[in-house]
Amino acid sequence: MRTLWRQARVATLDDGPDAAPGGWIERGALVTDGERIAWVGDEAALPAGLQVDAEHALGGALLTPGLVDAHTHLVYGGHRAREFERRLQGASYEEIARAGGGILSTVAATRAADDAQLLALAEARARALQAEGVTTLEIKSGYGLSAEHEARCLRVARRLGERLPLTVRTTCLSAHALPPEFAGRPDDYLDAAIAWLPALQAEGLVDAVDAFCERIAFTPAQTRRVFEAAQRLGLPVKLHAEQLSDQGGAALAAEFGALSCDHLEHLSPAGVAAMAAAGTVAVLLPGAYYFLRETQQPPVAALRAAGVPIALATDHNPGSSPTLSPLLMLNMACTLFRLTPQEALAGMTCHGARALGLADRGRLRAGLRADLAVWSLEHPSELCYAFGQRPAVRVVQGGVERAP
Ligand SMILES: N=CN[C@@H](CCC(=O)O)C(=O)O
Ligand SMILES: [Zn+2]
Repeated sequence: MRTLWRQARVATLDDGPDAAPGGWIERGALVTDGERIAWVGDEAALPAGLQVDAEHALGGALLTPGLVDAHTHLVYGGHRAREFERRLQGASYEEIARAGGGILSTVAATRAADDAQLLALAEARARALQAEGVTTLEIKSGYGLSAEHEARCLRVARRLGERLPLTVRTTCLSAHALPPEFAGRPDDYLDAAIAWLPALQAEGLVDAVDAFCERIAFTPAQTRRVFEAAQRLGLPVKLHAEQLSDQGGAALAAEFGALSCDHLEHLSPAGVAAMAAAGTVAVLLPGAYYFLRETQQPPVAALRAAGVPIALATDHNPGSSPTLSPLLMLNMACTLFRLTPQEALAGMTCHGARALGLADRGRLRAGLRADLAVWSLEHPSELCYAFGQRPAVRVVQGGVERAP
């Protein structure tokens, strides 16, 4: 099935040798052939005699790659609105975590929810993301924290990928927090989590392994053990790094060739250099920065100067970023972190894809996956400029238009 999309303003995000200047085609067209993009360019240059099965005239609408949300914790039970109130009254995220609340309160609610409840909750969240143009979604475990409950959460994530027109990438984040049954015994817990990882992998539930390296979670030495276990299984790693303090986690992750380091508000110059050398993507999470009322900014200028690709994601989770709006994250990345609109859009397309190890998407180029978003807008900067507005969007996933 060949489909022609014409009368489009196209942001290709392509920087390859044949790319349009600035990745921008004012009067563009794109042809899909099955799951792939067959052609993209100026409409006036469409190949003569092109035969297509369907044609859509877009009337000047903006065509971009489908959005990639490369960091979410979408599968969980309960919510943390009361914790939000406590933080507003002065308690810090760290204090709440140390007192056994925070992530562990979501672990309790997640363990108490049955599979159908978890699936229904996660599906509604995934549909909301899709309604803002998301076609690829990463989902982490980390609210189960036992062999049984981590597997349940990852199976729900996999089922979402089967039920919805979304690519779902799953990340095992068993090293997210210390479950109460292992209180005071973090290394024993990691022994257990490392021991259940092969079975999760064998069931096809793990695309990558993540950890939370922080004062309230796991030390760099403990994180190293998790990474060594992933490496033995041939699984790529990612890290929640330098969110609340500089633990040197980013440099450690870079040593293991990490796909990405995420958060990074407290990233040091040495961490930046290590990520640049390893080709590790920086995933910035403005929702968590905003919602935790963080004041330390991630070192955007240093990341830029070092050539570290910068991705953006929602970090959807009930504690630090209960948002389902990737477009709000684009706006916040510009207003709070001073990314340019072009950088922000690249952050949720090509660089987001790279943070997931996916080289087949995130740009509009012949041969790549036909994951597209068609916006009722004229220019990419409008995606970043308005907030809370939900522009109309048509979503194409693998060459097929899907109702968001
Ligand atoms: N920082 C650790 N993990 C999540 C928050 C988890 C939670 O508070 O439930 C994050 O990415 O922000
Ligand atoms: Zn996270």
